[in-house]
Amino acid sequence: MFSLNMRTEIESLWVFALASKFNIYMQQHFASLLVAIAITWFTITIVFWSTPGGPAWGKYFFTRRFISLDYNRKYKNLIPGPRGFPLVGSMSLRSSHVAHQRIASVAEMSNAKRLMAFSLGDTKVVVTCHPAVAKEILNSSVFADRPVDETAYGLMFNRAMGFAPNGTYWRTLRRLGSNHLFNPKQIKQSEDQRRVIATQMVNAFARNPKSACAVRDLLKTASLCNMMGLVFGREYELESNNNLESECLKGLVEEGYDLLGTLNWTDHLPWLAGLDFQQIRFRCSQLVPKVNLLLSRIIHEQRAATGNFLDMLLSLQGSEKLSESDMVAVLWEMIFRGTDTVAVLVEWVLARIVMHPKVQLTVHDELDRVVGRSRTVDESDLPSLTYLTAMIKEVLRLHPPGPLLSWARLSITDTSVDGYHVPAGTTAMVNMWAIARDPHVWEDPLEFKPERFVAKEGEAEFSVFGSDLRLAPFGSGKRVCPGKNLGLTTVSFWVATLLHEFEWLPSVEANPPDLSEVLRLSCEMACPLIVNVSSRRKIM
Ligand code: HEM
Repeated sequence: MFSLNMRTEIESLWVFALASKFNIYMQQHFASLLVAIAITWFTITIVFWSTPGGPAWGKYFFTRRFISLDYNRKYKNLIPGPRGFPLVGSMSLRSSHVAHQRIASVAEMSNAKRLMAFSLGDTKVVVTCHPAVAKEILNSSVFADRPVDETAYGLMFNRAMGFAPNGTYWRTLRRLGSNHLFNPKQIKQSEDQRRVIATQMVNAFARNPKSACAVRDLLKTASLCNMMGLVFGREYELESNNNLESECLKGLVEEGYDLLGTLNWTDHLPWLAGLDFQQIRFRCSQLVPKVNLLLSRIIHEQRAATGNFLDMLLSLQGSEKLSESDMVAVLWEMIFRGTDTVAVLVEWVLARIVMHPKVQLTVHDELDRVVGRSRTVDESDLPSLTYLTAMIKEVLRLHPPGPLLSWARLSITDTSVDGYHVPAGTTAMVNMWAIARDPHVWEDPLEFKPERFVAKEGEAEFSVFGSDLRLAPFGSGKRVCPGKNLGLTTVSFWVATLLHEFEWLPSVEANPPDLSEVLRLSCEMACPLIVNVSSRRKIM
């Protein structure tokens, strides 16, 4: 009995000794294993990063090369571009407040103006600063989708026209838009509304002659009221203090605008997905119920009215009928897209007008000749205002509201661009700002010369609607801006009215106009414009 106990004890001591040896062994080797994993991970990270275009491109090419030898034979050339930093790539390039400027200068430095690759974390991006390559991208059906990031999903935009994938739903929305909101007949019908808002703007400016006047807020409110009228048939007084609905909507649009204009790091670095360190997810979750509440209320109140875009959506039947949440998404996007672009562009036009008195004088002369001072401008005058139209095109050239064409494109399948292989799932951008300032494309590109757009005898007018990629501020191809005619008509009519009524002068109390830019969703003046106005006519 005793010896048996003794044996068991000795055996258990052996087992214990062995286990603890194994434990020590494991501890030492676990540490080595960790070191080995870390070295391998580090080496792979550096190898991926060492590829032109940075880590996302490296990951793609190295895995492809191992998988397919045929691939090696077919695609020897890699797209040039900055490597950025290991893992994150060139996030700082895109998150910059002047991303379009930084991308243009890096493309120049990398000798990659035709096509440049870069990485946003795990996302492969290509960007072009060349009109021919821009045409190839924008007009290719391979790039007819858009990358939908978390914010766009969060704000319901995946069910609206701008982010919907190229397919039946997107085509239905485009058709509804062009039949009921953007066609020339519809645009003509809304002329009165634009005139009423223009008159309200003129009255607002006329109330403060000779004192410093900030234009941005008024322009944004005017543009919002215009879209609310087009979409819902709602009428608002521009300066009314009890206009709670439009004030509320303006706040929601501003917040959505800020959210969509911010680069969300978690979209490109999946290992950060659990975190929300920029508070973007949180802010979207706060914003969406407010948008739903406001727009659903408007939709329900609307059931009685007739004749606007919402009425048309409500009257759809059968396969075209939209759910209420889809309707909210579509309406919300229209208001969202149509508001800031127009206001931003008018502010740039006024800034240029203040800075170039000779151009202002020429526009005034033309207005006096075509319209005269005894009546107000009419939209039917616009085709005769050739210099004013040229001046607006020149502003679009130097200050396109979407310098990177606002929303990028996404390749649906593997394709080739400018002879380079571009894989499916690549985000493609066009740097319209860089093209429009390229000395190889435009003579004296930094000079403000509206004359360049005045067609000479027998020459066709330059179209900015996407047929000539030297200047296509509304994009081009299948996804071209559907609101381009509406947007340009609104801007031209409002600018013509504001210039017909006033002389625009630098403010005596504030600094002269500063052309610094800040890229949010659109590219705005970094320092809001402050002016003095002086009436040219008796006020309407
Ligand atoms: C000055 C005014 C405007 C400018 C500069 C502008 C610019 C743009 C640009 C650059 C795009 C991307 C095009 C592409 O990918 O090729 C776009 C798309 C879009 N714009 Fe505009 N826009 C303006 C006014 C408007 C207005 C007034 C509306 C509507 C009321 C609107 C609605 C849209 C929509 C829905 C899309 C997405 C189209 C799609 O993906 O199918 N835009 N816009």
